[in-house]
Amino acid sequence: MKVLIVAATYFEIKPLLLSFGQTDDEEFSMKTFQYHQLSLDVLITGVGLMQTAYFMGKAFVNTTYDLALNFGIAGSFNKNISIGEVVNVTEEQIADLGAEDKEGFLDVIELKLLNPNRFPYNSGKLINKTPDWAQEIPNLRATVKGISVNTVHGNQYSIDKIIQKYQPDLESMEGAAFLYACLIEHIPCLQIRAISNYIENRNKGTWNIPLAIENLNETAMKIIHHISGNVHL
Ligand SMILES: O=C(O)c1cccc(C(=O)CC[C@H]2O[C@@H](n3cnc4c(=O)[nH]cnc43)[C@H](O)[C@@H]2O)c1
Repeated sequence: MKVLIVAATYFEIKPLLLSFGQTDDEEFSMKTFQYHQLSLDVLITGVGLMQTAYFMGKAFVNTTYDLALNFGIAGSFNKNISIGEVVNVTEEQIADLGAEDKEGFLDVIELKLLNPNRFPYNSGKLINKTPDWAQEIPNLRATVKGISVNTVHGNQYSIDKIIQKYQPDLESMEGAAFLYACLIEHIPCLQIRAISNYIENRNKGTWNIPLAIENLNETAMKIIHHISGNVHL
């Protein structure tokens, strides 16, 4: 079974990579590991939608994958999700692609530059019909709604606006690109994120990246182990 693992940065999946014996921290890199019957291609794209889209597109030209897994950290709008909690992001929208007018922000759908029901969009959203076996992974919160952004929200005015517009649970800087590429190519996928921070007035002192990375990598290992025991998935 051929699996693509995608992360924005080396440090987010460092514990996982160390467990496979990889010690170099190269970005824009692809390394292959064998785990039982799984062939795992690990792609470090760099931060952001553009890098993720480019390197995933490039990876899909050469190889047909049975599954793609996106592992990363994220900021949460939803205070019912704890810092460090690991979630399965099943819905994505790009929240800052559009235009401003004097009242505020219009996204590409409101501008009629994107047909909200043109594949792979569904009512303007990218939706992952996540595989059933994901429910068997312990401590993984199901069906969380994400937005993807180029600029991380960090002031209460823009935070209130974005919550009103999209009602997101979390935001990342890559999720929509990952899901778009997988949906277009009909590759089953999971976007797994651990919460490193709440989205609030920017204060990096309240972030807990080490906890998020620890929990993310524990879950990543459980998922890989789960798949390796069920290669027919
Ligand atoms: O220093 C900063 O302000 C800062 C802002 C966003 C992310 C970082 C990182 O170092 C993490 C890179 C990675 O993490 C995801 N991430 C984590 N928290 C958030 C967030 O609140 N909003 C959006 N993305 C977030 C993101 O996908 C990056 O790839 C530092």
